[in-house]
Amino acid sequence: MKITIVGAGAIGGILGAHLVRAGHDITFVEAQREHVQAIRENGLKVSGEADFVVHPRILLPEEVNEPLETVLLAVKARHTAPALEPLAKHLTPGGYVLSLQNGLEEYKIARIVGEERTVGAFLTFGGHYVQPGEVSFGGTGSFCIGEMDGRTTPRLNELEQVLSALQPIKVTDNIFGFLWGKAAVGAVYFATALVSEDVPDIFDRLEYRGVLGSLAGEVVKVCQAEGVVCEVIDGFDPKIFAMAEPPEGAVNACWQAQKIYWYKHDQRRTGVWRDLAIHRRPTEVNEIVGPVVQRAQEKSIAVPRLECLVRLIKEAERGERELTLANLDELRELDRQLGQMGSN
Ligand SMILES: NC(=O)C1=CN([C@@H]2O[C@H](COP(=O)(O)OP(=O)(O)OC[C@H]3O[C@@H](n4cnc5c(N)ncnc54)[C@H](OP(=O)(O)O)[C@@H]3O)[C@@H](O)[C@H]2O)C=CC1
Ligand SMILES: CC(C)(CO)C(=O)C(=O)O
Repeated sequence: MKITIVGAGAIGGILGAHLVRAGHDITFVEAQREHVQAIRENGLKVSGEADFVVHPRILLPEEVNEPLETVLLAVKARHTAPALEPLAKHLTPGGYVLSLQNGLEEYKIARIVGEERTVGAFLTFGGHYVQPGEVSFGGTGSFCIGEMDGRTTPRLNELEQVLSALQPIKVTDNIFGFLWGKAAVGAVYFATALVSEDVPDIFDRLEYRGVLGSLAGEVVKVCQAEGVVCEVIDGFDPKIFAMAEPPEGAVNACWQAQKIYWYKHDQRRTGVWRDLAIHRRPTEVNEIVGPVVQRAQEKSIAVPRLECLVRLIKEAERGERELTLANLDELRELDRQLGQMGSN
């Protein structure tokens, strides 16, 4: 299988480096020139939970002029269309694009290359870009791949074999259930990114768990209205938070599962927080939370907490908000008022 990985940052770099090490035919396409130059000169280093260097083939986007068979898309969701549109003409008739992104990017990709040439993935292994030529592997997590229509196809079985060079992976008939589940967890993560504290420490502040759960619950209500069965993410079942009276034991089990997940990883902050606090660049809020709010509006489902979250994140992106607990207090106050009005 000839694989092209578009985006050699955290996810593309970590997965791709493991595939190169396992002997697969990998070419990276990466837009950041310093990163490309460093990889050409010294190789791609994976640090953190791994420690090795590979010397892969890497191209700038404008250098791509060859047939593309299997494309793994690992750019931020903001860059899906600009990254994929120029490459689409090179995709072979039997070629396809596997999205390694958060959000519901599969729909966008399908509009560019066709639904039959689009495959989805859900993943919670992670890491971050460190410097040109280096990515840090934060640790393993869940990893599922699936066709948009839920079929099990030979290409999924082939991908499963190849991608298991990184970590165990499963084929699912409900990839959108996982992507919506990740969007629900994602809403929680976006809220935690409004505070410069480690995620598990925020989860330990019990007074904020109510509003964090309510955010996940709003995502699930939209997911259910779309007819999708939301999946459990690393032991966190977002569906619990859409219930009128969530059982306390199940709620506690969800937060416990999240804490176990975060303590297994050497990084304790989200990519969203890194975008806001370190890179000072826009997050993926428009692509991860935005489509949920838009679908809610189309279906007249009230998602006031998600709308407030989007506003707070955008204000933080513009530098109008410090990343402090005051932001979570604002969300919590809204949650309290909505609760008093009986509007869960
Ligand atoms: N990091 C994580 O732990 C996790 C990430 N994800 C998801 O994975 C996806 C990728 O995230 P992540 O790996 O963290 O992102 P990174 O920013 O680390 O990597 C993306 C890379 O793609 C490059 N890029 C941008 N535009 C193009 C283009 N047109 N062609 C080729 N390369 C391009 C970026 O360059 P530049 O920086 O110059 O823009 C960057 O080097 C996101 O959707 C994220 O939500 C999911 C689970 C966990
Ligand atoms: C919030 C989300 C879903 C998107 O970046 C994430 O996975 C992270 O930041 O760690």
